[in-house]
Amino acid sequence: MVKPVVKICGITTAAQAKMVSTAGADAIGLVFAKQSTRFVSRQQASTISQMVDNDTSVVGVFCNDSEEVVAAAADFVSLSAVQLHGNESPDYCRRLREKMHLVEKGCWPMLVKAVPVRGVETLEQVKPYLHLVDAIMLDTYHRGRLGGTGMQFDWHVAVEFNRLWPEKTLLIAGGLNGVNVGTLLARINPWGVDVSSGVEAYPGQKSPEKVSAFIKQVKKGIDEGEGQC
Ligand SMILES: O=C(O)c1ccccc1NCC(=O)[C@H](O)[C@H](O)COP(=O)(O)O
Repeated sequence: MVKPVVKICGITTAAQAKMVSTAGADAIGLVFAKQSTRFVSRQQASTISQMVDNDTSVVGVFCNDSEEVVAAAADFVSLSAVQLHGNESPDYCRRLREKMHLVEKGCWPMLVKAVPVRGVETLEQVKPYLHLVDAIMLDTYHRGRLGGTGMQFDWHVAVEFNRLWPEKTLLIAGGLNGVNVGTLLARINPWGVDVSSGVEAYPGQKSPEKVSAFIKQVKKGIDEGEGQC
């Protein structure tokens, strides 16, 4: 079985970045959405991004910013990947790809569209993005929040995604933790997993123990198996 890659999202300090990178995270996520409690400025993001190992991707998470703002942040911080977590359209994704320059680092997919899951009908919304982005992230729908909810969605939707588009790179987020991620991997085996709340000691503060337990659980048996990158 190919082992999924891991992104630890919502990193807000250089010390957290160093800790998760050392613990073996394949990617860190920096949230540029102003409404998030995990928001970081471009300046903070730039400082944080310098703390991670060379093989750790630095992913910028954006919600409904203009392509110019995303491209400028990507340059300023030297991002290696961008995750769109708002209502960005397929056309927006096409235009953004032409405008932005990312730094190759680690193996996290470069352009990711996050899609909030309401039910299997959500997969209809996914279709137009499939050929425009490098990966789809299925995350939990929440009426008042765009991400980082700590809540799980119905994984049956991910099973259906894999059945429809087995070749497409699938990332799963939403309420994952060191306990439920093993079940997810056994049932779905996505290309990658993403976690924020489930590895926090309290909101905004990552717990070294929880981060380490999560990564261990995902990478269990990786020496015997094959990694994604
Ligand atoms: O984390 C946030 O606060 C956030 C806010 C607005 C948009 C996206 C956000 N996070 C994006 C992520 O990639 C999270 O890791 C993902 O939603 C899963 O979060 P969680 O359910 O807390 O593990």
